[in-house]
Amino acid sequence: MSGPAIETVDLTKRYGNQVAVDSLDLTVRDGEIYGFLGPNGAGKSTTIGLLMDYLRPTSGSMQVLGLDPQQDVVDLHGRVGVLPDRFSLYEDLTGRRHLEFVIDTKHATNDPESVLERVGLADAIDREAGEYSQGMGQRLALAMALVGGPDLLVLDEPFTGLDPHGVRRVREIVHEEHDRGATVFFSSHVLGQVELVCDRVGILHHGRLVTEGSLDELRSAVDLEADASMEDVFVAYTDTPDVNATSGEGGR
Ligand SMILES: Nc1ncnc2c1ncn2[C@@H]1O[C@H](COP(=O)(O)OP(=O)(O)OP(=O)(O)O)[C@@H](O)[C@H]1O
Repeated sequence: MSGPAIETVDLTKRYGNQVAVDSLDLTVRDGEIYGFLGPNGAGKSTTIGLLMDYLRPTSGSMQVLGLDPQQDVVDLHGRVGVLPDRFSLYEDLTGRRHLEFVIDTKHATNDPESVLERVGLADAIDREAGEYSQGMGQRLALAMALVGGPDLLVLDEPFTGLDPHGVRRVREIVHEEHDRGATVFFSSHVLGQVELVCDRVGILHHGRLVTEGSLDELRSAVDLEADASMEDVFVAYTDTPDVNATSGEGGR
């Protein structure tokens, strides 16, 4: 693919007076690992919902893998692996059945056991998802996103609920997928991990992209020391918390 993996132009989503995503111009290059950061309520999950056509924008436009999510949603979902922020599993179905379902839907040829092996869940393949712990559920949802070797992985908070082994595994998977040629776009509050895996990050604040670039570029733009952490950078760009912010018109 020659164009960007994700491109939004003036993308806006309002809920009544609340502006969740505000005139967002975002470009994620083909083949990069992009960390999408921002305080609670900044608009990250809403943006992902728009990109995947789970939500419709108030205004603006976007392309994902060169497709218009509103026109080409079936094609798009065939080429993207998504780990949504709030996923639900079928309590009565085993991990294997969950994988088989996605494999069938995507007309993929994966072996369920080897996909679950990748996320460290092969031992639980024939247990019902209702018996899984939170971290096991997260691993299953990630495995479902990996089915079919997607061109783009969209991961909303992939580290949630994972033990240190799981966190490391996610990082390794992100690198493996990147090496395979996939673009990886993920949101996270686990900034130490973001620092370890991302080529570039964008920081969203009150629905607006306040900065974007490599960690080095972001550090130098706010005159931070060369050894400043991702957390230092994040705090410098988002000095006021988003929670309970009134970001409607005239609210900032
Ligand atoms: N269905 C909804 N109705 C009304 N407001 C909503 C709805 N969903 C999200 N919002 C608001 O949109 C804003 C952005 O929320 P969003 O979930 O996208 O943030 P986020 O950056 O993903 O936050 P977090 O880091 O806490 O997951 C918040 O102010 C939130 O209250």
